[in-house]
Amino acid sequence: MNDRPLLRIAVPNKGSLAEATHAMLTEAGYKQRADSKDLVLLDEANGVEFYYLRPRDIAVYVGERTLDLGFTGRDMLLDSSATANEVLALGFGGTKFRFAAPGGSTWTLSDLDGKRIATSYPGLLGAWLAERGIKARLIKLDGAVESAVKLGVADAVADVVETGSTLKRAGLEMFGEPILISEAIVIQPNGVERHPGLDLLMRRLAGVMTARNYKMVDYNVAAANLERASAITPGIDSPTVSHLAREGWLAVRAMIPAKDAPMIMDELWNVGAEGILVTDIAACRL
Ligand SMILES: Nc1ncnc2c1ncn2[C@@H]1O[C@H](COP(=O)(O)OP(=O)(O)OP(=O)(O)O)[C@@H](O)[C@H]1O
Ligand SMILES: O=P(O)(O)OC[C@H]1O[C@H](OP(=O)(O)OP(=O)(O)O)[C@H](O)[C@@H]1O
Ligand SMILES: [Mg+2]
Repeated sequence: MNDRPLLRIAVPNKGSLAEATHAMLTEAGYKQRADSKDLVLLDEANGVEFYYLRPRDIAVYVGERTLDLGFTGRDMLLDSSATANEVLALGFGGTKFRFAAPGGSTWTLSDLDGKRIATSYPGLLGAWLAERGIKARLIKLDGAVESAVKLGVADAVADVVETGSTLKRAGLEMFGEPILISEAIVIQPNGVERHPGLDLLMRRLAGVMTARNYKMVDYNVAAANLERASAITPGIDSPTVSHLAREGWLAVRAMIPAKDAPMIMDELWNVGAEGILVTDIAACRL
């Protein structure tokens, strides 16, 4: 423990972001609650206090400066009128906020004028429509917005879409460009001095994201083929190259994007690399 003031962080207590936020903070070395009924958890070693709150309320607490930071969705921040801003995108909880209308109705955005649109995000949707001069009546619902058309309270919906299966099941079809592309983010209040604990948290979270998105590749290659092989695995700065006992051969190590690993292994093989090993990165700080 150090003598910095406690960093007070809001995290989702339930919903789509709760589990992934818990996992990310645990990977970053923070203590997390063991009982899903706990409302507050003190991580004394790291000088952090976590408050478990509804994801929709998190921007409000942070905007009011009651808490220093919050984990929430970009869509939820923009829907609130909170005076808070995004400081880091977290790479999970990815969704699109989209319009949908009954299947086969071939709506375009210009059809929205004068219609009833059901949504749980009236702040976000209202601002988007106002910017475009579209006048529609917003029907505010708490959830299960997809049923609103069938039940006759709205002509179209604007809702969170992940796989699209909920819309499809309700007989709705998306139309128009996405209103917003959202993901989980970290927010802080507008116009405050940076909390001294923020940089460490940011570094740790960035480390978790890098460890998740990259793998380590090791291989052996003849010195004559090094240039071609290292062009395939340039690493973050440059690959580490060391000498093997075997005359004229080198060992190479580099970080590679996890999603490209199979393709990179094929390409290395094609330029004569041998003993190609790909391993997970447990933790990292760049
Ligand atoms: N499959 C998903 N469905 C809904 N939201 C998702 C999904 N995946 C990620 N999210 C994101 O999670 C955040 C919180 O949404 P969530 O549905 O958990 O809150 P909520 O609707 O207020 O809570 P609940 O659904 O528990 O009533 C939003 O930013 C949303 O974009
Ligand atoms: O595109 P999909 O993969 O089908 O996911 C999107 C659905 O998930 C969310 O609902 P949630 O379970 O949070 O219920 P809610 O509508 O009551 O918030 C969201 O509001 C959509 O209904
Ligand atoms: Mg929901």
